[in-house]
Amino acid sequence: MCTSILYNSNEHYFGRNLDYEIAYGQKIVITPRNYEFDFHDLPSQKSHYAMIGVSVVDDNYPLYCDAINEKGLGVAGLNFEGPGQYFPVEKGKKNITSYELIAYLLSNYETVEDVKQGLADANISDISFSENLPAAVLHWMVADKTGKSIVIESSHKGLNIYENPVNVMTNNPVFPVHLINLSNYADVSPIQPTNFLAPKVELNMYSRGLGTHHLPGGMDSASRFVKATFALAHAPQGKSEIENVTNHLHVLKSVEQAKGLDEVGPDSYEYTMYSDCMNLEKGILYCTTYNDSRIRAVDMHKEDLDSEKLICYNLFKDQDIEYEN
Ligand SMILES: C[C@H](CCC(=O)NCCS(=O)(=O)O)[C@H]1CC[C@H]2[C@@H]3[C@H](O)C[C@@H]4C[C@H](O)CC[C@]4(C)[C@H]3C[C@H](O)[C@]12C
Repeated sequence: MCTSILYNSNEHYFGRNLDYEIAYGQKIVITPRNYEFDFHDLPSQKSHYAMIGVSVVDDNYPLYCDAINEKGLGVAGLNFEGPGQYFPVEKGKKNITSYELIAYLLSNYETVEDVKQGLADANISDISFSENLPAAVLHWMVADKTGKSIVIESSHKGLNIYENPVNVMTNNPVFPVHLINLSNYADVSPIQPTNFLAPKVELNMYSRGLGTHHLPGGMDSASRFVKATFALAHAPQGKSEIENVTNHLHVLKSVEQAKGLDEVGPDSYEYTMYSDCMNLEKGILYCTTYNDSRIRAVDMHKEDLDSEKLICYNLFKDQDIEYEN
């Protein structure tokens, strides 16, 4: 399972939990403006916007899981097993493979509105990057620094783009079903509830937080969608970069998966491999990983963004405990 969010404060922060059982050797990768993208069915691009994100690099090609560009646009790919479907290359359409969609959008567009227009005649094609890396069935959340986000889904109905009023996305089912499901939890609240159950009886409100009693806590995508929506909608606005990054990561932590809780095979469990938070104004990626709770950061603007070579940093590190004695 995975969860992505856009947290809006005085600046805008986009990121996700990547929950899975297989690590692909992801790194933090900056693609500078003059790295040449050799797109499969689109003209190759010698120059484009620079981007930073979490990516697998294979054959010197950045296969992004989630990333932002220097203009403040962000895209994340999340599993969409079930409804997700890609189609053969179609003449007359803008054919984009699923593995290059993030790089293509971030190379060319600045806002969610640009993306909507740019994908009006698009087809997500069913081409794989290689035999070893077959096409992953994904849907995508796209966000920008105006504080808006959309969801892109390719299913048997073709390509659909949805406005995302809650700025949250998880996995299957299709996005409109997640939105409808929220109504079932409309009375979940940070406030202690009023006793409408038996108004003449004085109930013993035995605990704080009773307004959240019906908030789902499961690892499944529908539960995470509701819980992350609640946590994000009530997250305070930070007064500094550190407060904003902290708030953003706490929303993601509200739906993180610890090892052992979500079995996907014999002795195999999905867990939150990393959580990231990317400042759309500043081009800084912050992250924690399952084995390293310390927040680390990479600032794209501290690198030569006019270069032609990918710049990579390790993502997965060991736990760094600060012993006090
Ligand atoms: C497994 C990841 C999604 C995590 C997720 O949504 N989990 C929920 C699972 S489920 O609903 O509960 O089944 C996805 C997100 C981005 C994907 C990667 C990116 O798309 C980049 C490349 C794309 C290549 O086609 C395949 C390898 C790959 C490196 C992908 C591997 C894998 O499918 C990733 C890492």
